[in-house]
Amino acid sequence: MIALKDLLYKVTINVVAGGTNLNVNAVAFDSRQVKTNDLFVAINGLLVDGHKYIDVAIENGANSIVCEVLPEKLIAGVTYVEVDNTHKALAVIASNFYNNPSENLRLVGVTGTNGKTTTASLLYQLFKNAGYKVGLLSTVKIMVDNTEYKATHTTPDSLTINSYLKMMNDEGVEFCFMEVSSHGIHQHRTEGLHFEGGIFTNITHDHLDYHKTFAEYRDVKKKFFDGLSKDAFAVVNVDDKNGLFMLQNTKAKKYTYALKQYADFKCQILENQFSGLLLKVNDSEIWTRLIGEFNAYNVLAIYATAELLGLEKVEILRLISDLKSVSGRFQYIVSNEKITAIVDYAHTPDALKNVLETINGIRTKNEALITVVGCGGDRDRTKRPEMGQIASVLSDKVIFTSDNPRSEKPADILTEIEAGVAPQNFKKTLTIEDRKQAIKTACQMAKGNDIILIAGKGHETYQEVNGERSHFDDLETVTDLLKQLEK
Ligand SMILES: CC(=O)N[C@H]1[C@@H](OP(=O)(O)OP(=O)(O)OC[C@H]2O[C@@H](n3ccc(=O)[nH]c3=O)[C@H](O)[C@@H]2O)O[C@H](CO)[C@@H](O)[C@@H]1O[C@H](C)C(=O)N[C@@H](C)C(=O)N[C@H](CCC(=O)O)C(=O)O
Ligand SMILES: Nc1ncnc2c1ncn2[C@@H]1O[C@H](COP(=O)(O)OP(=O)(O)OP(=O)(O)O)[C@@H](O)[C@H]1O
Ligand SMILES: N[C@H](CCC[C@H](N)C(=O)O)C(=O)O
Ligand SMILES: [Mg+2]
Repeated sequence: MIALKDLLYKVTINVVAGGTNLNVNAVAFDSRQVKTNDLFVAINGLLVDGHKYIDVAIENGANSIVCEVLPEKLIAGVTYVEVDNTHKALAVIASNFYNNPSENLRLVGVTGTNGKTTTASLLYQLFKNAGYKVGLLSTVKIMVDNTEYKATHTTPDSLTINSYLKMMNDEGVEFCFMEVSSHGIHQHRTEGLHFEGGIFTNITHDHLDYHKTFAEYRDVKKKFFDGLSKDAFAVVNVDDKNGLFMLQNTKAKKYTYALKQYADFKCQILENQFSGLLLKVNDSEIWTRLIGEFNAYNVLAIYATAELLGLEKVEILRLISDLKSVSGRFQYIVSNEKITAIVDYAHTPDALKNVLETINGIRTKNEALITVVGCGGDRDRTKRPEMGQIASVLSDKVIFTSDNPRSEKPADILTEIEAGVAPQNFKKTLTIEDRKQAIKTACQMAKGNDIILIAGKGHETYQEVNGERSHFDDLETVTDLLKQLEK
């Protein structure tokens, strides 16, 4: 139980109708979750307007409502609070409800198109190995020190975030690393959180279905840095041409990292092989099992963050050399016939290009590179032909297939991917809608020493078709198929 007036602390309020001394049991933004004496926050969403459900929430027991427009008829005994933006209000209320847990944590947010999960998960691993209690909010999973919870979003809603941060407080967690997605920033899911640091990895083409233009997508990412306090640090990749843009209006202490130009944290790739990377970071050499130039950026971001959080340089170097790859990010197996199968979460044009260029940079070219890839349904359509083009240029053979078609017809998505393939590459590509069949065909085509890249789903353990998720795991599928084909 918490008094409504305490929940509303720091919320910018326009009008209050009713008393604010009443006690609230819990906070909900979905009328279906409301119970007796709860506060319901009405959110104008993308599909429906939560204001329509204010009456249902009251029927379910809500004693208080936060909304953007007061209903015409107010019900006696219920307190109504009008604010300009209920997304923002919800975030502040959620933090108050859980006793502002982010203030008791050393919280670092990672934003960017690619590399958020990798960077946040590796920072979690590094600080765990350094002996601290650590939290993680990521696309793959949520960790409250050693306890794992299922993730539903990259950046969950503000109530969920704060509930996990509170659990971290209760568990004595000191450091927490979280992914901050552009949807999360735009929907104010991270508003009001007390961040000690922010990391910008890069920004390339994605989510233009949601943000409409690249400039809008970029401005949303910048808002995260605009919101950091003067005690925080902001560390950005300045090889990305929008890196410095992120720092334009931040009050935080500014740091840069780069491979290709002057920066506070610099890195040079000395060796880049399937077994890992040998890097020179500032003046020290680091060996890591992570693969590819893009992971040199991730390692550098991790190094910079660990140093800014106060770890000793020598210790950071030792800890980095112990890091293991993140689930579904360049995970690979080698069959008895010496076929290498790589599973990677590359689901954007830039990520796909990076992964293929990494493989091409390392392999001998005496073997074939066979790529299996698709694009998600109900997501940015403009990336489809781009990914079709990249896959067909940078591989010897490509099989286009389904990747969570959601409510779309798989064949339509595939046609849009195929549209990006130039005529001279037609003979390299084929299309097999069923993902298992596509992977099976790649395994049948592969001979000893060949490389199969299965891109797009990484750690995911499902295929989503028409709102139904059935079990599907790329690594498990390819492992089984390669074994079966050996018999
Ligand atoms: C497109 C999008 O981001 N949608 C998110 C949004 O939903 P919405 O705006 O559509 O909500 P809505 O259905 O219109 O409902 C509006 C309000 O009415 C309420 N309602 C609705 C029905 C009812 O009977 N009663 C009621 O009170 C709802 O609870 C809600 O508060 O707010 C919801 C609550 O926070 C999110 O769960 C939902 O995420 C959906 C499931 C989703 O798929 N999001 C993806 C795109 C996403 O957020 N992805 C990013 C990662 C992207 C990346 O970087 O790769 C992420 O951070 O996960
Ligand atoms: N720093 C990087 N720069 C470019 N590409 C990267 C980088 N790190 C990883 N990738 C590629 O992008 C894919 C996704 O990486 P990761 O899951 O870390 O990104 P993310 O930002 O968390 O993605 P999402 O937005 O879906 O949560 C990886 O599988 C890899 O192919
Ligand atoms: N967070 C990303 C993940 C995409 C992964 C891909 N497998 C797909 O389903 O499109 C999104 O929701 O756009
Ligand atoms: Mg992620």
